Amino acid sequence: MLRIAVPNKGSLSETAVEMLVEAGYTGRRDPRALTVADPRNGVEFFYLRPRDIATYVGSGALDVGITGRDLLLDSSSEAQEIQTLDFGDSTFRFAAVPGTVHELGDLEGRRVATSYPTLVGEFLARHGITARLVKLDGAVESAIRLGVADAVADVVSTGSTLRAQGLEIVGPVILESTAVLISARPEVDGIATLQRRLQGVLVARQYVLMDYDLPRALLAQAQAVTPGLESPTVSPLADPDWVAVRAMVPKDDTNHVMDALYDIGARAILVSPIHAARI
Ligand SMILES: Nc1ncnc2c1ncn2[C@@H]1O[C@H](COP(=O)(O)OP(=O)(O)OP(=O)(O)O)[C@@H](O)[C@H]1O
Ligand SMILES: O=P(O)(O)OC[C@H]1O[C@H](OP(=O)(O)OP(=O)(O)O)[C@H](O)[C@@H]1O
Ligand SMILES: [Mg+2]
Repeated sequence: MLRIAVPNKGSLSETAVEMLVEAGYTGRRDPRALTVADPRNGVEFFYLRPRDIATYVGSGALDVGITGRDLLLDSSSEAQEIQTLDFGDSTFRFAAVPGTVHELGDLEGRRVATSYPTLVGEFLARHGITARLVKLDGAVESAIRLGVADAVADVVSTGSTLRAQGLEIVGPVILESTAVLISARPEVDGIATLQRRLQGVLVARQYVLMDYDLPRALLAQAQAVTPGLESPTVSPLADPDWVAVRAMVPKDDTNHVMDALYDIGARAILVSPIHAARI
């Protein structure tokens, strides 16, 4: 049985579970369940606090897990990132009251509040800055107003939490984070299948199938617009001068590609979603 760690709450939880369900695994019916067995797929899920996942996976107690890159790096765990999962994107930044901290060097000797002391401590040490880290569990943006810190270091997504507290970002990017699959033993049986299934979900989300009819003579031009993954499928039509073409196209490019194909001479351009994929 492959043992998989999944965030039980927080920003990554809902999308992580959605992806696993799309990948054919059993989700959590009871939102308070801590474990879910999925014998048909030969796996067992452990719903854990996102911050604890790297610890369990790094120790080998669990084979593989979904967590944030920032949490992995803050944990000093033995686990490695084995796949990015294309959700939960954020940046990790310093912030302060405008006019009080202008650059990284201004943090020398100051108090920096964070829930990620290892990540921030290592970053400051790499840059030769000695600051006093104030470890808080969350809501760190309040720490300056409440007088326990001169600056904060935290996850920034839209920036609205910082703005609401009258803070501004200062200094360089500490880390670009995203949701990742982690393991200390990526060769364990079943992890490759899990990765292929999750990759399939990402492809199904990121691509559409495009079909169109085209005068055969224009094939080279159209193929340059829709190269597909390997190459497009080209099928004969009853009219020998025309062909039918099918290719996967990045979802975000759909309308630009349709316009370009139409201009080249393609007609009956149809777009369909991909429900599942194994690339
Ligand atoms: N607003 C956000 N947008 C995107 N990702 C985020 C956001 N807040 C946190 N994350 C990411 O989610 C992961 C877990 O953090 P999260 O804040 O969800 O956990 P937590 O703080 O333990 O839980 P909670 O905030 O519910 O107590 C981290 O990798 C973090 O980068
Ligand atoms: O840039 P924004 O879109 O405003 O998002 C960033 C905020 O989201 C997270 O907080 P969370 O809701 O996890 O609360 P927490 O601080 O208690 O962990 C993070 O710690 C920031 O405070
Ligand atoms: Mg949080």
